[in-house]
Amino acid sequence: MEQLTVKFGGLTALDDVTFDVRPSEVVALIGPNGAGKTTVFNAVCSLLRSSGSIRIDGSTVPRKTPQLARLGLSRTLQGLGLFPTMTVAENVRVPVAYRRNADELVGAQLERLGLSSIATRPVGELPFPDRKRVALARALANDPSLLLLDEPAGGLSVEDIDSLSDTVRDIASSGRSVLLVEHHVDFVMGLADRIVVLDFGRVIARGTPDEIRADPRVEEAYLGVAATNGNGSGPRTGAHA
Ligand SMILES: Nc1ncnc2c1ncn2[C@@H]1O[C@H](COP(=O)(O)OP(=O)(O)OP(=O)(O)O)[C@@H](O)[C@H]1O
Repeated sequence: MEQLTVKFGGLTALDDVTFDVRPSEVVALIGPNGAGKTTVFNAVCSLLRSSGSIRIDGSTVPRKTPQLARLGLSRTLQGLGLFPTMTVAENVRVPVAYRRNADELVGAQLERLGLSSIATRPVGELPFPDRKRVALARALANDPSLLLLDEPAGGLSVEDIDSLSDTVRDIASSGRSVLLVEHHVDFVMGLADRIVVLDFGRVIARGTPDEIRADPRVEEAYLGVAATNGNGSGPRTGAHA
């Protein structure tokens, strides 16, 4: 994306944000609460009016959300957004239900995420880590070239996070681009190829995990939280309010 700017009335939530995510790459977007991470996702998905340009595989993202899937964009939501009374397989099927090979596409993702044995269980009965895997399988069903993951590690145990890291790495290694928003700094540092740090709607740092770890601007933005804790959830809730 280039020079992405989003304004909410008098508030500039994103100010000239430019970065890219290449094929087979995992890029993490981090920053304190209110930095603009979710706004990037919403702008990429054309849920918000923005200026600047967003391209996927060289094609400019249109301002109509239904076209995004055709362009190869898929996303998970912080709140998962699953249908609790529908089964695992039915949820994963939603984005590809119109496809002739829907069964095959669903089966492949159930297998990839280790969900085949619970395919017929209603999602509402499942523990949270399983539901998160269902949400990821659903996002993968239409074979996106760009996958946006909104706090994928949130609420997971250390073991689940390790397994998630392997899964995301595997997803990227098949040529997809992965952009994730995440507060769990250890997860990000262990997984991302590159990190983009936002603060007050601007990119304040970008680089490899080692470069970001050593960057004093990042530590300052997090007021030391990111540098010392596994969970770098920023302290600036409501900073822009
Ligand atoms: N719909 C909206 N209307 C007005 N202001 C908004 C809206 N959505 C977000 N904002 C403001 O834009 C700024 C960026 O918010 P955003 O949710 O993108 O931050 P974030 O980095 O995702 O934060 P968090 O880590 O808490 O999820 C904040 O100041 C927020 O209050």
